[in-house]
Amino acid sequence: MTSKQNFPLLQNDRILKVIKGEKPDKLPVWIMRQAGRHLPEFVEFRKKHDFFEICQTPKLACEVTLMPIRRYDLDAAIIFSDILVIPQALGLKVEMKPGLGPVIPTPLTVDTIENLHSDGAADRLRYVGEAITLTRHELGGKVPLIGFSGAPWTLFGYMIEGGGSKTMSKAKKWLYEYPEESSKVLDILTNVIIDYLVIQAEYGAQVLQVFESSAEYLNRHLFTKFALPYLKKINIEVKRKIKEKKIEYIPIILFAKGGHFSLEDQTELGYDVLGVDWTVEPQIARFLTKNSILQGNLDPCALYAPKEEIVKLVENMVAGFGTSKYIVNLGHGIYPDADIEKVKTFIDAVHNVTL
Ligand SMILES: Cc1c2[nH]c(c1CCC(=O)O)Cc1[nH]c(c(CCC(=O)O)c1C)Cc1[nH]c(c(CCC(=O)O)c1C)Cc1[nH]c(c(C)c1CCC(=O)O)C2
Repeated sequence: MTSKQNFPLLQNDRILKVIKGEKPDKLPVWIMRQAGRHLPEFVEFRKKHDFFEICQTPKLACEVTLMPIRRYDLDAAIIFSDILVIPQALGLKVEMKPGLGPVIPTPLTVDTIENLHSDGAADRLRYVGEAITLTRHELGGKVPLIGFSGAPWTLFGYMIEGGGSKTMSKAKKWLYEYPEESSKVLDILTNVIIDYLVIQAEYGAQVLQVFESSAEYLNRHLFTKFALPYLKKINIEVKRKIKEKKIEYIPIILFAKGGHFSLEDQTELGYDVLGVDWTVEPQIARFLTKNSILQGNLDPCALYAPKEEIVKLVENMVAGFGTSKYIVNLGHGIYPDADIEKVKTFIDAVHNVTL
């Protein structure tokens, strides 16, 4: 196996500088879901390989991770994988249906909680670690590599709904009808997520991001009860275990999509960076999060605007967030029909901001 040590020296540390409270030479930018569906080379690649085959084969996952780095002047790479590898490692079947997204044909029920294979689940995800190690070497230190995981409530939602949902009403029904069983599943997920993120750090991830993509379906009360405590435990335990293993400190980004009602609460969790979705005004995000380092939040649809307009939208966004304690990103994942040239305009507009 490729060595987990002796990684090439990092040349672009803009993101890490911002996180350390230092001033970078240019504002850093990366794009959620940059490695994938909007790239013609990925669409071609997918004709030859099944989605989870790519995730599970380090060489293939590495190849896709590098695609956006070859094309764009991005300041980070994110390992190619999916949040649903965790339900898979717990024993649920997950299929990726083209045009439809992920499907779990036999969703979790109250009676099947006992069947979840939590023992060794994180270990079954070591292939992601191996993809990370290989990618760190192949990146040659060009940019840092981000690892990630889905958050407990978001994964819980997919496992119960059997896929995506417009309302998450089946998963929310559990929160009201079976709060104890819900906590039990959220606990199982939290423990796997912690070990999984530590594995990613061990294998060479330089930053980690936790995707709480389904925050938008909860209100402050439910989020406080069924999301925040688990998110807090993840941040604390991952950092404690990393320290125990004598691995270098790894910053963690939390992105709770649609969780504007909890932005203030999120500042108490101890994450290094808070992601802001595209619905929140930058100034309001700053007001609610005090001194936090923020990441976001251009509307992914803004990339459909004419180029001059994209530049203006970026300038307005940066004016709102300010140029310090700030990592630029979209306010959710990039859409499959995003235009390559417009993506370049977005990235260049960010790098052209005077600091
Ligand atoms: C909710 C969620 C999922 N997966 C993910 C999230 C959290 C981020 C978010 O909120 O958007 C995270 C994810 N999924 C993927 C990545 C790879 C790295 C990256 O470029 O960011 C990441 C970080 C690859 C992918 N994950 C998926 C694709 C496309 C599927 C394909 O190639 O067939 C890719 C490249 C499929 C996927 N996977 C998921 C959905 C809902 C879908 C279908 C719709 C869609 O395409 O976004 C679950």
